[in-house]
Amino acid sequence: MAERPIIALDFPDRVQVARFLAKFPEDEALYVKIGMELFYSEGPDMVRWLVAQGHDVFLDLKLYDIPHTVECTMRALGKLGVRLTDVHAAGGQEMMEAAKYGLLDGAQSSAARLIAITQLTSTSEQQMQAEQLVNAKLAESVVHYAQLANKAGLDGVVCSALEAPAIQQATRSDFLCVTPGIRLAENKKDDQKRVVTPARAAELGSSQLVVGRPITQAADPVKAYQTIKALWEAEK
Ligand SMILES: O=c1ccn([C@@H]2O[C@H](COP(=O)(O)O)[C@@H](O)[C@H]2O)c(=O)[nH]1
Repeated sequence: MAERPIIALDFPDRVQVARFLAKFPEDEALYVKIGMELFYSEGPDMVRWLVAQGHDVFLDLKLYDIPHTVECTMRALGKLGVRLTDVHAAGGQEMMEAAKYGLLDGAQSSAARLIAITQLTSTSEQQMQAEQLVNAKLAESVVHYAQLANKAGLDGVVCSALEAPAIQQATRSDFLCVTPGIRLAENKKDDQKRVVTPARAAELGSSQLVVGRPITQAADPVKAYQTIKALWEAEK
């Protein structure tokens, strides 16, 4: 069965999150993402609150630090009951291994999943080459990071759906490709550079969608969520 799209709760505070969630049927268990904006303003209680309501939580803090610091932080995050969390693959194999160890130790279960950011979906090939001084194709850099994350024992990566086929070839069949940069029309330009529609993401082999503004800023967020979910499931 296709996993539900993950809704990015990119709101400044809990009041606005509650107002948004109140639009959905009370018994609908959602898969939601807490990013830096919400976590830094509301703290770990925000995670506990959403988990207590029966929602699955992707805690997207994109950790990137020395291995010891990341391990200890992941141990703390694991205790919150998150289903999914992430680090930057650029932190390296040793850091990713430490993150995985800390997460599983803190969670006291193997259900929590850890994935790595490859190249942000807001990064274009031209930007990557000029600003990161990476002398490679963007897809090569993404696949390289995915292979490193796989070697470190992570469960998958965050990437654009455009890179999902190459990642699946280069890793293993159950390696997750979690894909933001989802838009209902691919020519809609904003800060996201590597963008696909929900149906195209399914065709390309994404494991799961992450969708923020197309849902949170829609006139009817529940309808937008259901439309995206239906388009995704139809092709999955
Ligand atoms: O490469 C990445 C990693 C994370 N994100 C996060 O996903 C959502 C996307 O929101 P939209 O409003 O649908 O653009 C957002 O929370 C990002 O922090 C990403 O976009 N790309």
